[in-house]
Amino acid sequence: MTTTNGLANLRQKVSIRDLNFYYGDNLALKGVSLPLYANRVTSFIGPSGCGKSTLLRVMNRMYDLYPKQRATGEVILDGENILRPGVDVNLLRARVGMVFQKPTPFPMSIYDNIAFGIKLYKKTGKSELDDKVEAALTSAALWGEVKDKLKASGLSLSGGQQQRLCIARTVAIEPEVILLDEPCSALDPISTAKIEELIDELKVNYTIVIVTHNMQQAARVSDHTAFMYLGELIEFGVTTHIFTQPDKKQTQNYITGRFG
Ligand SMILES: Nc1ncnc2c1ncn2[C@@H]1O[C@H](COP(=O)(O)OP(=O)(O)OP(=O)(O)O)[C@@H](O)[C@H]1O
Repeated sequence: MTTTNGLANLRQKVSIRDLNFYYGDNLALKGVSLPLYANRVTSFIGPSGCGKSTLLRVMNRMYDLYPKQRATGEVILDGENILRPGVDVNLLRARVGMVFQKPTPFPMSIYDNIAFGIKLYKKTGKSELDDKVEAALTSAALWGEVKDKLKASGLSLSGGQQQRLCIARTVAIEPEVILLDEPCSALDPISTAKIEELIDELKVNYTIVIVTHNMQQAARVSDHTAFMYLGELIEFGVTTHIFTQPDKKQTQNYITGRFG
């Protein structure tokens, strides 16, 4: 793996070290090491099946739900290895929030979609809850569109609005890291543009990781890019560098559409 310069002064929020991941006997991540920098957006790119989603899911221990899946190596979040036994995974998932490819609002009101998670983690009075719901919807650029129909079902919103609702739900819990797994793949170009703008605003407060198949999107929204191939991290660096003068031939081939 090669790393480009220009990264020396940034703070590492997460440090992934020599990570291997197994689905049963199938080794899906092979000795992956990379940093995720605080208040920056990092994109994971690479052909289908290269391990992007797997890497994302390791960071909030989603795989814990499946007995045959396991990880070795270290994922250090602010100095603590979150892979070690004994880590409180509920607390971890509050610190490392995730938004999925398909919008997944809960079958409840717009208000409750946001309030649900807040109440789960903290006893909150009604007016404080109202404020937090408004703040989360505002930061997901959705407040203006839903403020007069907070009691309507989250499922009554358009796909793009539903995805922003899911982002608001994640933000409401005040995580430190936000993982976005192809968040725009089900959205039209206007909704996609809104989500991309949102990502840019959110990075002021959060460390963000996005998995995307869309090269233009990776180039537009991310500060750093990790290119993966067959479970290995081939190259990591500043996005402009990766997209204009990558060090590895495989990266070059992928970003120019020669394979994948
Ligand atoms: N539940 C599973 N059980 C067994 N193998 C799996 C499972 N999920 C993923 N894999 C395998 O792990 C490897 C990495 O898959 P992963 O979904 O992380 O790739 P990806 O880069 O996110 O792909 P895509 O872009 O298609 O979403 C693939 O070889 C895949 O077949």
